Amino acid sequence: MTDVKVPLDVPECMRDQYIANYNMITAGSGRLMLFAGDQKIEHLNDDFCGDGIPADDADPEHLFRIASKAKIGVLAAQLGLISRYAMDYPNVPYLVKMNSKTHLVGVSQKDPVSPQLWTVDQIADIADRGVKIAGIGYTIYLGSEEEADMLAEAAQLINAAHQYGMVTVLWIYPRGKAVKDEKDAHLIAGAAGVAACLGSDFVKVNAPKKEGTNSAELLREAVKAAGRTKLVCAGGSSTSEEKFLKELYEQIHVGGAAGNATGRNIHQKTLDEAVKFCNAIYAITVENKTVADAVAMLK
Ligand SMILES: O=P(O)(O)OC[C@H]1O[C@](O)(COP(=O)(O)O)[C@@H](O)[C@@H]1O
Repeated sequence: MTDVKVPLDVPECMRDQYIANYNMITAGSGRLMLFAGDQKIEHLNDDFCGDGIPADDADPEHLFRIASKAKIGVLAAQLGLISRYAMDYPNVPYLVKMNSKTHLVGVSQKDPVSPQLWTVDQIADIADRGVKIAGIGYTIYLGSEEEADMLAEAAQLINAAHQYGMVTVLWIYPRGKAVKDEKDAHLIAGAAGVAACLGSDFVKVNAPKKEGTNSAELLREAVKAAGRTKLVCAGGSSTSEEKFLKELYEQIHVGGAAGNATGRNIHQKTLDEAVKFCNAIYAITVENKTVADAVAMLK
């Protein structure tokens, strides 16, 4: 068990709850394997139905079936979806995605903004009905003209979630007309520092990229900038399983990341394959296994 450093905005009476939630989603390892199930809004149906995507993925219940059968840290989804399915999947740990937007309005048309959809009190009401809600998540588009509103909402939501002993994850993407290169390592490190200042427990960023440079090494600046906020990387579009697992291993062991937040590489598979792949991701992230161990699990 790693020691959980409880932030001071968690009230004394909620410290145990916070530690229990933190340990539930990291299995005491301090590392997070987050299954991103928020894309029914973020990507509409484009990533759930089409060429190369198995029929299983067309039904939102696919996300819950995977999460209940596989080893995961937490399933992130919007409250409406969780309210519709969690009664049948009570053992899954959930993280409520508090804002979401579709991709219909492109960055060239308008800078992105994604306002809060629910309050933390509403999340706590559902948690009171026995749903294992361990935390909340929120996306900030850093550099957007609407950045100020998203920073303010995120700050208040983190504070409110900590009042209930819930854990927080900020998705931070530099995006908008002012942003020249979303994957710039220095900018992503800046985003990680913003998450630290807002007091989030975890920050999820896109892995930095630069032609001819090792992406995992580029990540180190961001991990440093995040300080006590743990950094996890997004999965990206579907790719070969071995390549994905190798990159994940390097993000953790070279870059210093504390896990991953993966969507398409998991749900764009049949149920059986998705479960096996989740278990392989979990093995590297939480169980300290090698790439070879994880690949062997896919057989
Ligand atoms: O592993 P994936 O499929 O990249 O998903 C990770 C996350 O990225 C998102 O797809 C958003 O990223 P984009 O805005 O770059 O599409 C989220 O919806 C999701 O939580």
